[in-house]
Amino acid sequence: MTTLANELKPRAAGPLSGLAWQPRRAAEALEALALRAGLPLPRTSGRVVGGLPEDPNRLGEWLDAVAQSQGLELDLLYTRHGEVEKAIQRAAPALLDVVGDGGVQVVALLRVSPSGRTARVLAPDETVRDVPVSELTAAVQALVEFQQVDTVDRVLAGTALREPQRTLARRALMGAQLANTHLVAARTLRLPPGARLIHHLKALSAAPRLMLVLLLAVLIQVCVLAAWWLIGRGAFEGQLDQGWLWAWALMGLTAVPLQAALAWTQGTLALDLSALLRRRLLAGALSLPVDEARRGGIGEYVGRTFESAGMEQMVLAGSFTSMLAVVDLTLAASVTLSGPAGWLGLGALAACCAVLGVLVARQAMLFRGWTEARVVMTHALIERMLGHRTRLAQEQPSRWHEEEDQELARYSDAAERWDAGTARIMTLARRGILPVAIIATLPGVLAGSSTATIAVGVGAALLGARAVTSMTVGALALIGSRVLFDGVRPMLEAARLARAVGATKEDDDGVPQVAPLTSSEAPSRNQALLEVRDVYFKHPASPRAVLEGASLSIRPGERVLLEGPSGSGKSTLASILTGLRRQGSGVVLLRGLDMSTWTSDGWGAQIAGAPQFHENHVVSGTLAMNLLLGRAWPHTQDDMKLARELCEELGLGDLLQRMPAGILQMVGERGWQLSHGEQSRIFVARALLQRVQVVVLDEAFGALDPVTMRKVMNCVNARAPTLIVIAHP
Ligand SMILES: Nc1ncnc2c1ncn2[C@@H]1O[C@H](COP(=O)(O)OP(=O)(O)OP(=O)(O)O)[C@@H](O)[C@H]1O
Repeated sequence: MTTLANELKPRAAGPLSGLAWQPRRAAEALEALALRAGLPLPRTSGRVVGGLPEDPNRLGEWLDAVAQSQGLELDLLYTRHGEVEKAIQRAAPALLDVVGDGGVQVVALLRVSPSGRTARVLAPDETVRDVPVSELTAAVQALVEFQQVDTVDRVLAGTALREPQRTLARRALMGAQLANTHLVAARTLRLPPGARLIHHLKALSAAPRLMLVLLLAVLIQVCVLAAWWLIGRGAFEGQLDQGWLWAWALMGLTAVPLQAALAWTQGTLALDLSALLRRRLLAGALSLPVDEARRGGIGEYVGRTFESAGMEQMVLAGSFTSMLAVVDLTLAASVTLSGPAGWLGLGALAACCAVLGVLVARQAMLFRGWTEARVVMTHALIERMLGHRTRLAQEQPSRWHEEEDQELARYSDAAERWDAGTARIMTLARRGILPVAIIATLPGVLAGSSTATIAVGVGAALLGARAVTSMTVGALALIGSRVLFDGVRPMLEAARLARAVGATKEDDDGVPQVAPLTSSEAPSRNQALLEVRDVYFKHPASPRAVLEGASLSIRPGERVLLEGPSGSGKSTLASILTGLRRQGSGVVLLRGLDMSTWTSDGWGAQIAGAPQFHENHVVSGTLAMNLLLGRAWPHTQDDMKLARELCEELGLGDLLQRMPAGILQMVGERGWQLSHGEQSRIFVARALLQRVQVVVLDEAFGALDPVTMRKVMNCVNARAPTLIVIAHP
């Protein structure tokens, strides 16, 4: 992008003239866009620490920090050059980096028309204007087109093409040249997954949509009742002439579009709520405290993830079914009351509901047992798969399936009890309404009431039967989702806490008080870059403290060796410095700012570490992906070049030569097998490639021979601005 800054040719004033914001006003654009898009903003503004960075490379990073300080987030839409238009069509509300008449500028995109052709943007004078999406696309694509301008111009110069064919040919050539070039098409402005639920629900307009669902449900029931009243009255009184039949058919037909509207409103709302829940769960799973995730183990979390899908279905289906059942039940109660049985019928309906309520509550315990058996089984299965090779080598074959059989028997027993209980309840819900029907109609029959009155009694019983059945189905789903919720609660909680590294302070709106990334220049050599004061830490599962009163101060450029006997807490300190764990007490300051003051990405953008071998992993993917794991995706040419250079410097050049696909070779469990020493150098390269101020290497050289170790040390020394090396004495 530095090249971009130098080489970008501002576009002549075009349709975007006066519509794009200057970068120095980008924070203002973000705030104005959030307000117009109805996203909640904190009551106080102006919390932005640090001005716009001079380096255009850091504009996106700075905007991210500004969004975080407003309790929002910017989601980057990376796409290929040819797919920018499609990305813009689904990005709103978003900020777009474009090439305008003054160089790189920012467009605040409010929405795109349903046809996808016209975009509504918020201009710097805060007026709303329409602009063709094709113009926005061209202005965004221009960010990368400067690379190919000369080549394309040369090709076109050799042709005799005239306008408009020349422009079309230019566009086609540019598209072909940049087909595999990725760029940020837009930064979608949205609430972070961990934001308050009420804010998310407001942004989704959940309350009015829910009211609409209720209204439609009531209207449908009114149509059904009216149709039933018309046909019932006509049939019982022997006056079924054509007029009555037409009226009945009209009522039935009116219910059809209402039913379609109900299905649409309910379906789209369910989709939005389910997407919200999934985003929250994913964000939570990615920010679970490291010790908690480890205690649970992979198996348990995979199990919980499966359960979360079940919870999502149950909570949505259960809520909607119960809500509509309440509408049905209210109507059934009022019809019963106006029927021949009056209060007696209503009492019978209430008694039926109460009995079912008690049975459903008891069923919750069976559901819990069944769910736990399932989670335990998934957990055990995955742990066994992970330790499969060891089991094959060391466990007696006759015992291989003993535990699986026992777990399966426990699960089948729990499932049987749940199924039997559910079957009993559903039978009761469907048949138990019979006494209510008798009570509702019998007084009318005995008192010799009119056929119309008896018909009302029958109708009330039928309506009650349907309402009670759907109420039971809904209640069973809701108690199920309540049980499953306990399992995924840690993930939802982690999502809430992940809004900032510390998120210890929140303002009235629940927005974490964080400071956006400040300038990246290092403090002067005499000031501390990183300070640890009186830090105390105890692992949750351990009775004694690992760190007590730990203090150190590191200035920019220093090389620090941290030594100590095994178990003395070196790795624990490293995990606190790199932000993986939070200290129990004491302070850790980076550039004089406490951890909870930084944005969640800000800390990680300054300190990176290579954890010990057993804490680190080669993931299944290309070698490049493994090396550049800490960099933004997709990788730039510069990233790939630097990764190759580092491999050479770390003595991995031979390996690259041997791999058929070079740096794009698949590695990991099912790919090219890497030695212990090769893996540890990949971990070092991964930390260095994050281009951070402080690099922490935890026993990174243990698997290396002396010659390679020297090579690696030289590389690390040359590349890391400030270095902390943990090693045994
Ligand atoms: N997740 C954990 N839960 C409970 N206790 C832990 C956990 N991780 C480490 N410990 C304990 O904390 C102490 C310090 O561990 P740490 O890994 O920080 O030591 P270290 O100095 O890096 O050791 P080594 O040089 O052997 O790597 C040890 O006694 C260890 O058993």
